[in-house]
Amino acid sequence: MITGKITSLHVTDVRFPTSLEQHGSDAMHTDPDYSAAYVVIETDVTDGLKGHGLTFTLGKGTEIVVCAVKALSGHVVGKSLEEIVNDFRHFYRQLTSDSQLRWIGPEKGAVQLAAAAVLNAVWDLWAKKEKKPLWKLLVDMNPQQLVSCIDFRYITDALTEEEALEILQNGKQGQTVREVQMLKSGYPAYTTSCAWLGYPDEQLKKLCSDALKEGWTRFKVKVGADLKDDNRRCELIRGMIGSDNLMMLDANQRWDVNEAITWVKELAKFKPIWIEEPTSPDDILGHATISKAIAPLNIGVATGEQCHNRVMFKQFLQARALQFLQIDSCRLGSVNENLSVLLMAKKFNIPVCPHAGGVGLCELVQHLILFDYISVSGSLDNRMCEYVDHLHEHFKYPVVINDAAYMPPKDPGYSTEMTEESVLKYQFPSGEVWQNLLKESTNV
Ligand SMILES: C[C@H](O)[C@@H](O)[C@@H](O)[C@H](O)C(=O)O
Ligand SMILES: [Mg+2]
Repeated sequence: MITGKITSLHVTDVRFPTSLEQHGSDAMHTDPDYSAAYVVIETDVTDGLKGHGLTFTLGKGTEIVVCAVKALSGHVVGKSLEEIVNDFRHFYRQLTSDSQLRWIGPEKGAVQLAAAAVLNAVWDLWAKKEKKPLWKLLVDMNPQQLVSCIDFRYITDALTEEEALEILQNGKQGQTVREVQMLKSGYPAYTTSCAWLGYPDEQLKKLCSDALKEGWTRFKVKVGADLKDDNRRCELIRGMIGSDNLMMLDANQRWDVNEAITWVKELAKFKPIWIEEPTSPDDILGHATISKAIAPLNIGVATGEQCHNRVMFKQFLQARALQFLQIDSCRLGSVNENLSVLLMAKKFNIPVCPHAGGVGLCELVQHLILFDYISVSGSLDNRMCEYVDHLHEHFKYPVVINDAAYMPPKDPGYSTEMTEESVLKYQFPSGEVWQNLLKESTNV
């Protein structure tokens, strides 16, 4: 049992050179090196239990988030896990409202990503201490405990604590049946791996045909840079997957509002079910305008991977500006803030389809969406979780996909732990992989 204190917090800049092969490329992020600010917290207990956490970043951005994690570490080191989780709401607020650091947030940008990395490590530690996978820790918690982890500041006009409790109490009905169902069949997933923007057509065809053989039925395609290319790529993918399988489009914030409407109308013939991030992630009313304009085409708006806090999500919901809500395990303030968004989505009756991929996002978010199904939404209608087939080999407890579904993790923790070998090899700039790449670039 952990009775001792958290004695240290260590953060590492871990980067993967994914941009070399255009993995992860989209209309705005043309050279993404999938990276993580990777946090390890240690305790003074004799069994050496540690908590691991991360937030997802791209290349250079990592060093800024690493600095922010260091700036937050004083809030964690010296506290005991019990002290934190017994008043988690207070701890969440302390971390996200540091009265100097909040000036460069508040609850957004690099400081919020850093808070997520730290909190993810705390949740991992807690779940490991309870010897449960994180989703199961959440499922087994009572409604009062869950609600005590949430900071309701700024959202009570949309969701009160009493309403949250009621939703969670109702969610207890049928929970065991849903848990058994998930353990047997898993949570439905879609793939983004086939159609990154920088992939040539031959690669799209090969990946798409492999994915179909593996049983995938839902495919996301990157669009937004060039309409002619989008038409060709969508035609190719729709042709291969047939009319019964689902297609989603992702523009990664490329367009202005009216441009988005025109462009989506043009691509509507390929029958996508959603357009993701059509415009600036901060333009809530713009998303509402787009939603209204494309609703007659049976296309919804999806967004969330860059929605930085619960207040933004509240407004998206209030303004009916999204039809698919994409939580992110590392953009929002960890499990605590994600809980509040899952509950608001339930109240507004909007399906949650999490953002994943990157490095570690699939490992983390599977826990949240399993909890959502088992204990909050109780529904799989219009719901699926993103999957991207990259970098799982660097994790100690990688995701398990079976027949295009996430199988519930069984190992204790939040699946956040990376292998020591990978951290050493990919840390920037001293890791072997980066030393070799840097040498190559100076030899050119
Ligand atoms: C830079 C990244 O790969 C993004 O393109 C990616 O997160 C994407 O938007 C997604 O929905 O998976
Ligand atoms: Mg996206």
